Amino acid sequence: MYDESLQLMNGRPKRPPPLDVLPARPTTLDLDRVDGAEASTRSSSSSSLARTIDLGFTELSYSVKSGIKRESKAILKGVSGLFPAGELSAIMGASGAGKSSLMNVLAGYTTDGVTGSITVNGAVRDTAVFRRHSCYIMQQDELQPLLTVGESMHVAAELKLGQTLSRQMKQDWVNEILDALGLSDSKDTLARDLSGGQRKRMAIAQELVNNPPVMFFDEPTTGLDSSSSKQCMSLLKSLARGGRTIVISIHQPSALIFETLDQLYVMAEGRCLFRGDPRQLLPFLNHAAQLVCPQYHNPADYILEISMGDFGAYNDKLVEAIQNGKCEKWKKEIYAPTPTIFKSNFSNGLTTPVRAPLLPTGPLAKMIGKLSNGGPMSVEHNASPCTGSFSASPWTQFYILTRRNFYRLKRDKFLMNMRLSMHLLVGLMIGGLYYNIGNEASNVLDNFGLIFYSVVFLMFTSLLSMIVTFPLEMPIVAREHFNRWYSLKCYYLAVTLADIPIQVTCSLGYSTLVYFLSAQPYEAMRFFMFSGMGLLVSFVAQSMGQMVGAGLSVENGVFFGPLTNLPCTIFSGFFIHMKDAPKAMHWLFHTSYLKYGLEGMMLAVYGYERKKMACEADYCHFRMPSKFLEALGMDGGYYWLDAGVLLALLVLMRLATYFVLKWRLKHARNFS
Ligand SMILES: Nc1ncnc2c1ncn2[C@@H]1O[C@H](COP(=O)(O)OP(=O)(O)OP(=O)(O)O)[C@@H](O)[C@H]1O
Repeated sequence: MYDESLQLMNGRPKRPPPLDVLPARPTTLDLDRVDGAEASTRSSSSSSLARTIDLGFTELSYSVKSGIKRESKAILKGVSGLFPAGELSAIMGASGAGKSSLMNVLAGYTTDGVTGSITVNGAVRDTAVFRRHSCYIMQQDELQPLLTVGESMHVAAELKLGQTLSRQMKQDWVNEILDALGLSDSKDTLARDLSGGQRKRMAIAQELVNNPPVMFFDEPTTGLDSSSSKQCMSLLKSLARGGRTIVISIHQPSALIFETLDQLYVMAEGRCLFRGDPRQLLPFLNHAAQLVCPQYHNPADYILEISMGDFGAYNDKLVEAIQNGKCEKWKKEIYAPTPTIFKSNFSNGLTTPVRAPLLPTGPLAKMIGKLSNGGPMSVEHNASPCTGSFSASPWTQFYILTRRNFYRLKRDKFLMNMRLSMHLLVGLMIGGLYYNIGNEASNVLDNFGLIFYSVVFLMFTSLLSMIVTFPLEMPIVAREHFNRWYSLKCYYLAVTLADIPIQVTCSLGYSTLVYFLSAQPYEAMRFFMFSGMGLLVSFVAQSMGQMVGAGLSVENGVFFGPLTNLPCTIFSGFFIHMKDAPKAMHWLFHTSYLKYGLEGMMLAVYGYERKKMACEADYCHFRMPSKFLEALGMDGGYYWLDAGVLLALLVLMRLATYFVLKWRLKHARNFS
């Protein structure tokens, strides 16, 4: 295996890369590419992908509406280029040059506002098909913090490999990847406790599970020390040598990293300043603008300084010389031996010290070799019509995600304990404050206040717990969903289900304490109706919290969430009864879910022919419970109608949340 990987490091793969992610339909396979047919001359259907993927783009522009006036701002300005398979290509540029934007567009992460063409092996790309064959590893390494490395890998393997491999085979494969990436010793470490370098390797390990032919990495070395950066680049280079198309964005590479690259794509102000072999950068600068790199200067630093105007205004000249990326003159010969060793590498006589090539060794070499032979996946686990475009069946996705959520919630001890203890403590406090008033006719107004407070308390705790936790999941979901781990439906269903036991425990705990301490009627039916109504209110509020959390950041959510619920409180029927409000405003009461909750709880306690209450005062106006309901305008209410409306609202809001989530993942890529 080691010998084989050496061979891969030193030239283009002699063997086609893995076949595990072939499209469902027969493809125009490109098995002959090792002998050098030009990508553009190949025939490939637009809806199919070859085993190796050359990713090209022509006159690509991307603009956004920005600022208060929503004016159009051009981010990418007609750039062209090609990132070939088997090579490590880097998009380089100063901050704000447009690296991430180009990467997002190429990965298919950004689609709105994009013009120009993107091709796969010369044919127009089908983004949906392409996304099944690529993965995008973002800068922030969004991992599930409360899952161990081993558990996260298990989840990735179950979701990405589907049912085509036995459990043991998946486990062996996961172990092999972890071993290769030096993560075996951290198998039982929670992701939140990993170091920066380990997190990066962990993110790569997860995506390597199904061995995609195209991998995008946004600033993979950012935040890593030089040793970890070197390891990371070595890994990426090895992956490229396995036949994959590896595209990274990089800000300011060290000389060592710079010389690891096969293809360089330099950007400034959304345009291309240079495209080609990194060794050709200095000759190009000299040729295009008579620029000579000072001795002992890192060429990467030099071009960045030029792009920022440190030596004068050369950008237009360079863009013109390289034809905004169209010029092929400086590109590396696609099938030339890989530049693992740079000797006297720059034509102006300046040299970078000869360095040891970044070769994979040990388990890494073994794994790369295995990946290049197709990995352990002897059976294709293509997306089949019944699973949509995902490897795992909807049921497997749902099962794995529900389990993951259970683990996550169980391990988030602080939040879980806080939720539970808050409900119990407040239940005890309120039950103590309103102790034994439930059957006393002189206390009916206090009891009404207690019931209103309970509705509002259940509403707020459920609402806020979602507003503060739901947005935190969004970056992880964005990455995993974009990389086709699972469908959004399965994810949302699993999230919804996993929280039910906690919410039920909290809500029932509170209702039980309050109900019995305040001596509401000791009748099983009434107790279940009371606590059931509390549960429904909390679920509807939770859905609202999810909807706000899916659409807004935590900061905005904690402000707007409670604010949007305030009208529901005002129109609940507590402050002013509906019958006393102007007729024109009655419809507002019908839109408040708290009105249904309050009415339902009041009917559970006072309705359904409850007998006369006790009166210890000289005079009790409302000894007959029905009279009290009449005074509140609730005598015409039906408990089951209220429950039905809340149930319908619950379903509607969960559906709405799903669509907000979908919209957010599609259009609003910024989750910070
Ligand atoms: N949605 C947006 N609205 C307004 N401006 C945007 C938007 N997205 C990107 N930009 C602008 O486009 C330019 C390029 O951004 P991009 O993130 O691609 O740069 P970058 O080269 O990756 O920078 P960095 O290295 O700092 O991440 C920046 O000036 C940025 O402010």
